[in-house]
Amino acid sequence: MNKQDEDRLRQLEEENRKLKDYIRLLENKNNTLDNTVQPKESTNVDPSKFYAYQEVDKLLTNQQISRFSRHLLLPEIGVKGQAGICNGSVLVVGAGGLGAPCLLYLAAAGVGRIGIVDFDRVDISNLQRQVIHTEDRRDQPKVTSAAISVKNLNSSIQVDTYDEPFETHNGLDLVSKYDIIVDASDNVSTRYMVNDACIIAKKPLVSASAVRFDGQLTVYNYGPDCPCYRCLFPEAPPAETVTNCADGGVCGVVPGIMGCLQALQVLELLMIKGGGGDGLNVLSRRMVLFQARDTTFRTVQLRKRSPTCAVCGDHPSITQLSHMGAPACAAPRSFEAISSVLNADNRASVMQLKDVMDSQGEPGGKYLLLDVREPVQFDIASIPGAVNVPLKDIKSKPQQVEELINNVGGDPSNFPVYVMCRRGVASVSATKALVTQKSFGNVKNVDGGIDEWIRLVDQRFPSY
Ligand SMILES: Nc1ncnc2c1ncn2[C@@H]1O[C@H](COP(=O)(O)OP(=O)(O)OP(=O)(O)O)[C@@H](O)[C@H]1O
Ligand SMILES: [Zn+2]
Repeated sequence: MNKQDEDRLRQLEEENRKLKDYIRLLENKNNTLDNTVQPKESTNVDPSKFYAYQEVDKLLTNQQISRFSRHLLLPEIGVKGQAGICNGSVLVVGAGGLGAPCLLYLAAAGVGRIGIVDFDRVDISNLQRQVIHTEDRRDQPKVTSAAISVKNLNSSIQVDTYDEPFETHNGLDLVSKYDIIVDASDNVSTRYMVNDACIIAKKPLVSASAVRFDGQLTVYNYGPDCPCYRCLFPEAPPAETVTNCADGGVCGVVPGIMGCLQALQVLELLMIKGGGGDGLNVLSRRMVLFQARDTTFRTVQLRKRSPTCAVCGDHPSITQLSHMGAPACAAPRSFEAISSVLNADNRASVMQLKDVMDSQGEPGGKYLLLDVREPVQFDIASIPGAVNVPLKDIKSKPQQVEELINNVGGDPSNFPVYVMCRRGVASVSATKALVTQKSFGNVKNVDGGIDEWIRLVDQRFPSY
């Protein structure tokens, strides 16, 4: 260590010691909240030192000093950094897997005003990772549930709730009310809207995503040459290539980790804004990739802002918010609409399937029930007697189905084959693939799949 570093270290140690003395002094005042109260004579600290810290008092109240003392002890944060946090405001879009941990840490750290926007209700399947919600708040608005948890943790902060989607009509207004924006949503359309709103309103955006065992994190719109989401992805990806948690699954801890990292970036930004944050480097123009399978973090450098970007480029064409892809809260396409591409002969309702099962017994010898979900889903629960042949195998090896029929002595040209999946989407593709094969003469899609089966036939079948 060189002389300069040694001096700096000594200086920091001395500052820390003084600060500890001062915090102890305040704690000895029986947590009195009145800044005007003078220190007790009996403390072992020279009262003149107290007056030397009047400047500290201006930035933080005694209560804040006691509460955030473990932050104040860090030279990188210090009084100015913590004051930046306490005076800061943050909007979190989405109170789900990412938003839950992020909100809790922002509240714990004392962010002065937190806005939460989400249109969804708490579902039992959320509790595996959305740790801000609880069993007794099932079906409550997520924003209400999140606000209760945040307030329980830190009653002194202001929480604004917006039980509505972040949309083209309200996005800019929402963003303009806060210093920093967190994208904790889960869909492409919202990502573009939040990105564009942040560019237009000139706000830093802390963005993350998590699906399966993978997480990503970066900060947009902060620092020189920083690209925006649109610079990196000028075009929305095709809908069928995007996996969400409801279909692809997610290991609950992964959004937990990524949401915590989002909170960390927000705090760094607020500390710096407050004049603290010495030596902290915000994650702009870099992206962290987390891989939970082998617990690795990788940081990649991002390309520079694109001068031709439609929103942050030199000649932006986007000056207001619009949708890229389906709006987040739009009703998904109904299974009726999806299965209507099939001929009536190639369709059956779940009630028709039930009648067949009631009259002919379990699938097997007289008819086939093909379940085309992925094996991992088939293992969760399946209808007795159903055979699992995933959609991709039906497409690549349709003769597999022929073999199944031959094995029970049936003739594929008239043997009844019912095709089923989770929601009646993949099964339509599978039915189409089979009917185009001349060998199959009696194939029917079960409209609406297992979701409809649960709704109309068997509510004991587990929904997931
Ligand atoms: N445009 C939007 N405005 C407000 N909230 C949004 C918007 N888009 C998504 N969200 C919210 O972001 C959160 C994302 O959370 P998460 O990825 O954990 O998914 P989920 O929808 O809760 O669960 P699952 O995908 O398992 O059904 C959800 O609560 C969702 O309602
Ligand atoms: Zn851009």
